[in-house]
Order: sequence, then structure tokens, then C-alpha cells
Amino acid sequence: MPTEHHFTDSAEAAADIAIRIATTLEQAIATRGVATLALSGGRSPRPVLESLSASLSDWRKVIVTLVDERWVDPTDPDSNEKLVRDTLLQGPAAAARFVPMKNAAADAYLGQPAAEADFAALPWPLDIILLGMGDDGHTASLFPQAKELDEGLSSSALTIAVTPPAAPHQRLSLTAHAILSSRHIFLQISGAAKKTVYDRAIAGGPVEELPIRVALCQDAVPVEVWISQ
Ligand SMILES: O=C1O[C@H](COP(=O)(O)O)[C@@H](O)[C@H](O)[C@H]1O
Repeated sequence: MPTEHHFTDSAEAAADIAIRIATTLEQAIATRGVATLALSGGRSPRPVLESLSASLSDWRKVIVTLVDERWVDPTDPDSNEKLVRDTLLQGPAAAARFVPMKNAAADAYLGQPAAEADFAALPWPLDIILLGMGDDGHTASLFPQAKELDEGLSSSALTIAVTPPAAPHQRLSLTAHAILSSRHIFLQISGAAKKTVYDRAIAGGPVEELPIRVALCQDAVPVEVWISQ
């Protein structure tokens, strides 16, 4: 079962996640000389990333990457890379090494092999995977009812190209295998709608129905969840 942290205020939750990420990265650097952090996109992580940027003094030994990406130009407002560059990778945090998911290929399916090679070159297991969750129970870009979902749940690859059934843009996503090849999974849940989905997910059931169960219904990797209004 995940360890839950409850907050009434989402800003306080975001600040607490940032502190927890920073201390975990510092421990990883002290132990292994390098720390790795894979971030989700969307709306939820913005305050975490803004707070985290100033929470660590030395970013030079940190590798930052993504959990998923929309196959759009990195200047597009929907780009998760843009979110991370605009929020986290500012000031001293610009010294971190950022590994993008998006490359120059024309679409996510054509780009997946090069992205897979980039991700295979990272030092696994990653130290932290920060997950979000959509109101449909998707995490990363493992969407319920996507035609690639079974492969995303069972593949031994690290990455998969995905066409979301009801969301814009082709995606590249970490697979379930990659998500569970991490030392820590942190999950951010804010708002009543997501809390309802989260409660359904931890009650058990098929992972295909609510893919966030990949992270919640397993014992291999410790999971911490920050829940706020
Ligand atoms: O499309 C995505 O959605 C989820 C949830 O995003 P949010 O805007 O509801 O916070 C996110 O975790 C994922 O990385 C993103 O690409």
C-alpha cells in the first residue's frame, strides 16, 4: 500500500513534494554520485517544479527527464519539455542534464527507437519517478482503452509510442516496466475528482481499467502519494 501524505492546500502539498524530491536526490548523490529524476507533465506538477528549482543547491549531478511527452515542438504550450524548462530548469537548476523524450522524428512511432536508446543509456533504476494521474486513471501516457495499452503494460522496452483515445497529440511514454524500474515512485493527486479515481484504484481491479494501478497495486517499488484539495 502507498504511504499517503494529506494536505488541505495543494500549494502546501507541492512544497512538501519538492522537499521530499530534493532530499531524495541529495541522498542519491551522496550514495552514487548521480541522481535521476523523471517528471510528469500536465498541469499538476508546475508548482512542484517551481518550488523544486530552488530546493537543491547543486544540480550538476542530477539527470532530469520525463515520464511522458506529447509529440509536439518543444516550444509548444502542450510540451512537457517546455513545462520543465520554463519551471524547473531555471537559475542554478539549469546546470542539471536534461534528457528529452521528443526527438526530430516526424511522429512518436518513428521517434520511439531513438528515444528508447536515449533512455537505455540512463543509469537505471531511476531514483525518482514523479507520476500524475488523469481523471480517467491514466498515468504517464498509459491510457485506458488505448490500442497500445497492453503493450505498455507488458513490454520489456522502456518506452512506447501511444495515440491517446481521447486526448490530443501522439505521445511517448515510459512503459510499466520502466516505471517499476525505479527506486521511488511519487504520485500527486489534487482535487476531488482525482481523489475519487485514486480511491477506486487502490480498492483493486483490472489495471487496464485504471492504469495508475501499475504504480499503486504492486510491492516492488515504494510509493508515496500526496493528496490535496
Ligand atoms: O497528459 C497528461 O496528463 C497527466 C495528468 O495531467 P494533469 O494536467 O491532470 O495534471 C500527466 O500526469 C501526464 O504526464 C500528462 O502528459
